[in-house]
Amino acid sequence: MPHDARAGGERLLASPPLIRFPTLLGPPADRALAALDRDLDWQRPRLRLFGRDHPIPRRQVWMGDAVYRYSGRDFAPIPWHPVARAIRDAVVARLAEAGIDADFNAVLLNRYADGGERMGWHCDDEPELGPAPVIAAVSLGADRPLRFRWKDRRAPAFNVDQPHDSLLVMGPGIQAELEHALLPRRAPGLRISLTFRRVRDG
Ligand SMILES: O=C(O)CCC(=O)C(=O)O
Ligand SMILES: [Fe+2]
Repeated sequence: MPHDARAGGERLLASPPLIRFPTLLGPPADRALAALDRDLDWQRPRLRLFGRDHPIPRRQVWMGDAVYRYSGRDFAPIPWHPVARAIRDAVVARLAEAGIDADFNAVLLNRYADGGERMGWHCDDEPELGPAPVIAAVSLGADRPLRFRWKDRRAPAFNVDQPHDSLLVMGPGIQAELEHALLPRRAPGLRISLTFRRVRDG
C-alpha cells in the first residue's frame, strides 16, 4: 500500500498503516448525514454475548452486494443508497489519489444517537474479508474518537479523533495486530459512520 503524503493523508501509524484524511466530501457532508439518518431503516439487532441476548448499543444497516457474517449471524445487505454509493466512490477516488488501490462492495453503517451509544472492542477479521483487509471508515456528525489497542500490548492504546467528514483508512495488518472500539462519551450528538469493506463471495 504505497502512500503519497501530498494527497493529504495523515499517517498515524506507518506499519501497519493507519491513515486519516481530514475532509472527504466538503459541504455536502451535512446533507449526506441528514439523508442517511432520514432514509435508512436503522436496525438494532440482538447479538448473543456470553450466552445471553443483548440489543446492540447503537443502530446499524448493512448495505452492498455481498452477504456478511458477523458474530455468528448472516446479515443480508440492502441495495446501495445513492448517498452511500457516492461516498464510496469519493473514498475510492481519494485513495487512488493517495496511491492506495482499494475497492469496496459492502458497507456497515453505524448510527450512534448520542454519546452513550457505542461499539465494544473488536477487530474486523471475519474470514470473508481476507487475511489483510483495507477498511475505510467515514465519519459524519459528532466527533467521537476511535480507540486502538495493540493485541500484544507492545505500545500504549491511543485515540484517533474522527471529525465530521473525515476518512480513516485501516490498512493491511491493522485488524491482525490491533483492536478498536468506539467508547461512550459524555458529548452529545448524532454520529453516523460508514465502514467500507471488500467481502469475498463464495
Ligand atoms: O463507528 C466507528 O467509528 C467504528 C465502526 C467500526 O469499528 C466498524 O464498523 O467495524
Ligand atoms: Fe470495526
